[in-house]
Amino acid sequence: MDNKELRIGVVGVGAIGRTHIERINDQLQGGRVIACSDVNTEFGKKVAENYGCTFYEDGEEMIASGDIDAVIVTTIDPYHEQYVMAAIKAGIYVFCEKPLAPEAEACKRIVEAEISGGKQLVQVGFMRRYDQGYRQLKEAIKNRTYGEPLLLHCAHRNPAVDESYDTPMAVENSMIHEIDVLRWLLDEDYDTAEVVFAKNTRRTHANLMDPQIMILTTKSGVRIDVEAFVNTGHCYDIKCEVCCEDAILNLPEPSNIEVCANAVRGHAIHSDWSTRFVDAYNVEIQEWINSTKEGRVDGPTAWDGYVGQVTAKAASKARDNQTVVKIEMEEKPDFYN
Ligand SMILES: NC(=O)C1=CN([C@@H]2O[C@H](COP(=O)(O)OP(=O)(O)OC[C@H]3O[C@@H](n4cnc5c(N)ncnc54)[C@H](O)[C@@H]3O)[C@@H](O)[C@H]2O)C=CC1
Ligand SMILES: O=C1[C@H](O)[C@H](O)[C@@H](O)[C@H](O)[C@H]1O
Repeated sequence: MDNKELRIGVVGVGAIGRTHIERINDQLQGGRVIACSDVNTEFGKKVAENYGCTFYEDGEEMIASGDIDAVIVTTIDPYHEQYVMAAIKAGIYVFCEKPLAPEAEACKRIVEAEISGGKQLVQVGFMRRYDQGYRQLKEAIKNRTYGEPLLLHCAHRNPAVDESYDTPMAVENSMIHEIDVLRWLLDEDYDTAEVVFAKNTRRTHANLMDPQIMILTTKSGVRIDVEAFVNTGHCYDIKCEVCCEDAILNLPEPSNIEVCANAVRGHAIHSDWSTRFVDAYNVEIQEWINSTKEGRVDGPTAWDGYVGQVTAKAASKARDNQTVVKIEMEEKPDFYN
C-alpha cells in the first residue's frame, strides 16, 4: 500500500459530509480531507475553516484541480450524478453517498461512463454491508447454517423527517438501504416489488404517506416485507428478522447499559442514523481509503447503485399503481465481475 496519505475532497458539507470529514481526519488512518466545496458558499467557507480545508466554490473545479486523489460526494441526491461524472472524467476515485442517483437512468449513465473509462472508480455508500450485525447474518445465511432463508421481516424507522421528504423517498432514499443490503445478504436479485400503505400517522405531512410497507420477492422465492415508518416521534430503529427453515435469526440490537431507576428498568435506544451505525461508517470509510490507495473498488459498485435504483423505481411504480411490478434488469456487465 502506498504510504502517502490519500488526499480527499468532500463536496456537500452538510450533516453526513461533516461526519465523514471528522472520522477521516480525527479517527481513521491513511487519508485526510484537505479540500471541500458546497453550493452554500458562506456556510461551506466556515466548514472549511473549521476543519482546516481549502474551500472551492465550484465542486467540479476541486475535482479537476489535481490537488485531490479522491472525492466524497455528500450533496443532496439530485446532484450526485454531476459530481460522480466529474470524478470519472478526472480519473479519480469517488465515494458517493446513497443513492447513487435518484433516477435509474442517471445511475445507468454513470455505469456506462465508468465502463467507457475502463477502470472502476465509483463506490456507493451502502454502509449496512459494513455493520457487524448484518455481517453475522450474512455468514449464517451464506453457510446455510440454519437451512434456506424463507421470509424476511424488516423495519426502517426514523424519529422524524422534514417537509422535503415525500412519499417516493421512503423507498428511493430510505428503504434503498434495505434494497441493497438484503440482496447482498441473500446473494440474489429481486423478482417483484409491491408497496402498500397503513393508516397515516398524525405526524406526517400532506406529501408523505407514512408508514408504508414494501414487499419484495427474490428470484428463488424468498419473500421480504420492509416497514418504513419515518415519523415515529422518538426512535431510529432498524430491524431485520430472517426466518430460515431451522431457525429465526435477528439483527442484534446495539447494546447500551440497562438502567434501573425510579422504579423503571430499561436502556437507551438510538434516535439517529449517525450513532446507530457509527461503527459501520468507520469500517466502510477505512476500507474505502485502504482499497482506494491500492487502486481498487472493494465495496458496493456503481452497478449495485443502478440495481438498487431500478428496484426502487419498480417499487415506486407498484406503489403509484397499487399493483405488483416485475423487476426487469439486464445482465451484470463483465466489467463488474
Ligand atoms: N449512508 C447513510 O446512512 C446516509 C446517507 N445520507 C445521504 O447523504 C447525502 C447528504 O445527506 P445529508 O448530509 O443528510 O444532507 P444535508 O442537507 O445535511 O447536506 C447536503 C449538503 O449538500 C449541499 N449541496 C446541495 N446541493 C449542492 C450542489 N449542487 N453542490 C454542492 N453542494 C450542494 C447543501 O448545501 C448541504 O450542505 C444524501 O444523498 C443522503 O441520502 C444521509 C444520511 C445518512
Ligand atoms: O440514509 C439515510 C439514513 O441512514 C436513514 O436511515 C434514512 O431514513 C434517511 O432517509 C437516509 O438519508
